[in-house]
Amino acid sequence: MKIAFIAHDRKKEEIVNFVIAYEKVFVGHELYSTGTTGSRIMEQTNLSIHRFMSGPLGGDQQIGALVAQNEMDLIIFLRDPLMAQPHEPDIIALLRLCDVQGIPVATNVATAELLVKALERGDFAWRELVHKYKPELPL
Ligand SMILES: O=C(CO)COP(=O)(O)O
Repeated sequence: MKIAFIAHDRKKEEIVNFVIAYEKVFVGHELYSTGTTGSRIMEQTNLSIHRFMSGPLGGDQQIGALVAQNEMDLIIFLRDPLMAQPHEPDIIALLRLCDVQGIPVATNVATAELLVKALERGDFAWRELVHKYKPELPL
């Protein structure tokens, strides 16, 4: 599965600890992240992650482009609900596209944990069907 990790600055420690806790689950998947989040996770785990640009410089939009094509299977995006972000429109756009495509997205660690347990159990198998039957140019 293609999984993306994104976290705002005051949530970086939380996402790093979360990924460390579930490293064994994530190791078999294709991992993506925004720039700084990915650096922080790779510093503290043995995971290999494809890093896009930093969020404020367009990283959310780069991940959004894959979401728009229904390529991403799971997004873990620990947002900071108590601090305004300069790139708020990009954040809203990414979450909107997740809803357009029906892609599982966790915006807090409690939901992230439930989704990772589902991933571990094989509950994401339906995503393979999505990829198999995805039209070339969806309307
Ligand atoms: O700003 C972000 C998401 O909106 C995260 O970006 P970084 O991972 O580069 O800090």
